Amino acid sequence: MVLTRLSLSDFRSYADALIVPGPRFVVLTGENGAGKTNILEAVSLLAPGRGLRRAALSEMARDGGAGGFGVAARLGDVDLGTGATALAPERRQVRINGAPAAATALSEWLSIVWLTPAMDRLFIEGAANRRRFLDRLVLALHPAHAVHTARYEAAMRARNKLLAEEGRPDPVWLGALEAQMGEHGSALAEARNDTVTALASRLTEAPEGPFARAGLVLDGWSHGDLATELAASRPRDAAAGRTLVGPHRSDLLVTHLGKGQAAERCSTGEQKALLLGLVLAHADLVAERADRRPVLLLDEVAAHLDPLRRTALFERLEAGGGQVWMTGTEEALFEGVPPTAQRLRVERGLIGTI
Ligand SMILES: Nc1ncnc2c1ncn2[C@@H]1O[C@H](COP(=O)(O)OP(=O)(O)OP(=O)(O)O)[C@@H](O)[C@H]1O
Repeated sequence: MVLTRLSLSDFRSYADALIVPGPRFVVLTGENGAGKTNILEAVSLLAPGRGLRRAALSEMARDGGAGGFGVAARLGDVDLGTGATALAPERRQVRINGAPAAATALSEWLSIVWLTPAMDRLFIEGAANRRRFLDRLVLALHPAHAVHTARYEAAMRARNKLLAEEGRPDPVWLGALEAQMGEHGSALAEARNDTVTALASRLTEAPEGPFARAGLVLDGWSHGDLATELAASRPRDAAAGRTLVGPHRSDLLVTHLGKGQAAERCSTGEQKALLLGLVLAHADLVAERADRRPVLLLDEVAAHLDPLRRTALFERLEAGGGQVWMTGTEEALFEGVPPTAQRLRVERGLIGTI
């Protein structure tokens, strides 16, 4: 599962750009603001969801361009493409082998996991971002997770709207929406449980190494008859203006196993090491279970590691295999990356080889 071609048109700072990535390390260096993260963001749009910045599509269209943008990639003999047009700047279009497809279908072909500087606060902020992070890990093992999540959320939005309407909402319609939430909610909770259980046992059994080992617990609704619970919760939900029960409120609780301490109480460096350890263990788990490795996007990760951990990271990534995209401001940060790596220099919307 490696990208062999990536082309951008009118995407962020790029009018037109082409990268022919090698199968392993792709190292992007350049000054602040050069456009490195933009490239990772383009790759992240080849997975379901809003990409690594969670930006609006209209923000991604190049300033001064025609108003739309395109990202196209080749994965083996499959062509993946996504973008938006000037006429519908907020509607994400996806094509797989030239045919229109739903964004959720992308997870059948490719899984992508990223770490960005913004995720430094993952353990401190609210549960929503942790859930999103977890769901990305889940997708790699359960590609249908994207469809279950989308259908669950669509049914929940419709139910919330119905409950907010004046008068007594149609109980048959409500019941149908709750049945849908029950079906898709159970499937998504099951996929999360499976992923967390497998990852947690892997991390617990792993030897102590340079990257902190995370203890993982999935907190919140996990199984049972959700449709019945939702029916009972109608008055409370109507009063609250939202749905109070269900897997959309789950949280991933993380502890630093070595220290026996909650992740949010660990130092910034320790939290980074926890995240990195998690992502590396996940990549190994996916390779073992699904026989494919997620494409890893590591934005400015090398710069924040001490030299020992940096070397350990490169060694671990090298041993694991798979395609890894990394960014940094200086080439010196990547001295420990194998010479076979593809090194690209990014400068104001242009990409050159080193
Ligand atoms: N829609 C857009 N059209 C044109 N340029 C854009 C658009 N969105 C962002 N940019 C430009 O892209 C640049 C940011 O690129 P990016 O975040 O990829 O930089 P970077 O190389 O990762 O920098 P850093 O090292 O600081 O993280 C900024 O100069 C910004 O003005």
